[in-house]
Amino acid sequence: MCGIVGVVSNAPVNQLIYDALLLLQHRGQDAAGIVTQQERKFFMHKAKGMVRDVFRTRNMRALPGDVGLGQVRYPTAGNAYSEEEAQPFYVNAPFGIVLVHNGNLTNAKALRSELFSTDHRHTNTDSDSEVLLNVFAHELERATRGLPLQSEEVFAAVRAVHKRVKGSYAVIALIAGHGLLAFRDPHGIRPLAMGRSADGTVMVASESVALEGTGHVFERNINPGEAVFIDLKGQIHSQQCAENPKLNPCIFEFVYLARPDSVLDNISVYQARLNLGETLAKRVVSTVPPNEIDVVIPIPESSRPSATQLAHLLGLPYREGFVKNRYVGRTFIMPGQGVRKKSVRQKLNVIASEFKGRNVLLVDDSIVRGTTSREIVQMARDAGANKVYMASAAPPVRYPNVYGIDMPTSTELVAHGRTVEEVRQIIGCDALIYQDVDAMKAAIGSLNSGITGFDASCFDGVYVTGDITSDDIVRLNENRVGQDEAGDTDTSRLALPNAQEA
Ligand SMILES: O=P(O)(O)OC[C@H]1O[C@H](OP(=O)(O)OP(=O)(O)O)[C@H](O)[C@@H]1O
Ligand SMILES: NC(=O)CC[C@H](N)C(=O)O
Ligand SMILES: [Mg+2]
Repeated sequence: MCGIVGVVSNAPVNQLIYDALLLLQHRGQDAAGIVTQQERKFFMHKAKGMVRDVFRTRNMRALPGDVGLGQVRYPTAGNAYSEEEAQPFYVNAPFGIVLVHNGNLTNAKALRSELFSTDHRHTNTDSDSEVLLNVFAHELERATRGLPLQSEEVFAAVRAVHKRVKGSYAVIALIAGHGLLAFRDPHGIRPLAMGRSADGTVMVASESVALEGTGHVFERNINPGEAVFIDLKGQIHSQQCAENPKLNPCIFEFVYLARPDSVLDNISVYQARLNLGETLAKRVVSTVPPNEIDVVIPIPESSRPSATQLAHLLGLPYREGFVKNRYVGRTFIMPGQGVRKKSVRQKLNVIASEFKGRNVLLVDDSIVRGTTSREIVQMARDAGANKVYMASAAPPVRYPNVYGIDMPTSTELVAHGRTVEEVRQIIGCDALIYQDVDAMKAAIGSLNSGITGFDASCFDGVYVTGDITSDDIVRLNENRVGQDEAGDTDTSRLALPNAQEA
């Protein structure tokens, strides 16, 4: 996942986009970029790093104009180390377009060769987002055929994009001299919302927190498959551009990715995490009698709402046993297993008195590679804990994700092909309690009856786009640079229950 934002205003937008990106920083720590437009000219600055490091005062001054967009990147395709793959991406024809993308295309390789051989367009990086921009640009050219651009032609281009592009994509694009376009894939896998401020500024962003934190009132979500075009006067045009749209948002957004103060697709992320804590409490009771637990301790940061609710329901004390160094970023979205492992110790330190001689129940939102839990369990033991139980508010992560979360192979997932008991032994805890898949879906799904189903592929192996083969997963991982140093290329243990054998 990445964080994206776009703004149409009557006043300079550089600071506004910067502020919104800071509020979306948790979605991508690897690179950041902003484009603004003044009199049909684009001004861009992008680089690797966190928002506060990428933009110096001189860069901000060089971003004039009342319309623009920005992105924080967490790479899921191409090269994690490449400066060129930082977003936004730009093409000069037709009109001049810049684009930011959150998600992951599953047919980027085929599209890249199609773009070259049939559409005669050149892409210069391994980024799937550059492919997406070129497909859109080609289709916009086709729809306008040299005529002036109206919203109808923009929608025709998005309709064509939906037919050619597979995977997940929440997109914001700026068409020079015309306006800002936002659209979402036909399954609405990645979130996208729109809001407005008192002075008429319109903002589109990945999460509602970016709207609220910059003085905008949430108006609505962009629907799956829908395109919204905001012209330079702030007039909003919208159209459903997919043939069979369905709302299947990524459930991992609610488990871990999004900020708890965001509301995605009308579901409060905080409430979703409270509900997960509630259902997890029921699972804990059936494995470890509550009178054998002295204290519930969350693993900061994302597990806190679930852990508080769990402790409350079990009538157990909730204590902070780990203190987070706020200057270390999120470890899960860092590229490379070595750096992730080191970061857990740098990031979390124990308050030894909370552990000494006690039976502790540690609660995390999810166990993915097991990096965090292994370290944490050992730290709890070193601090003198008697028994160390571990509970995960999400079910075992067993399958690769192809829709924009960086878990591209099953071999790196600690629960892949292993029983809960085997995972418990690897993590080294005295009992391991996982959430149940159906209970997780019910706990979150009960908060919005309009959701027909979630993308929960990393938990259940069901890929909502219905077109993912085992070969696709191997291929998607082939060109990745800058991820885990070991293990990632071994795809021999791939097992996808609903993947078609290619
Ligand atoms: O099993 P693993 O591969 O270690 O991944 C799971 C851990 O990673 C995430 O924490 P992270 O530090 O990224 O962010 P947070 O501070 O929001 O919890 C998540 O909350 C788990 O703690
Ligand atoms: N996490 C994302 O949304 C990543 C977007 C895009 N696939 C990239 O790697 O840049
Ligand atoms: Mg965590």
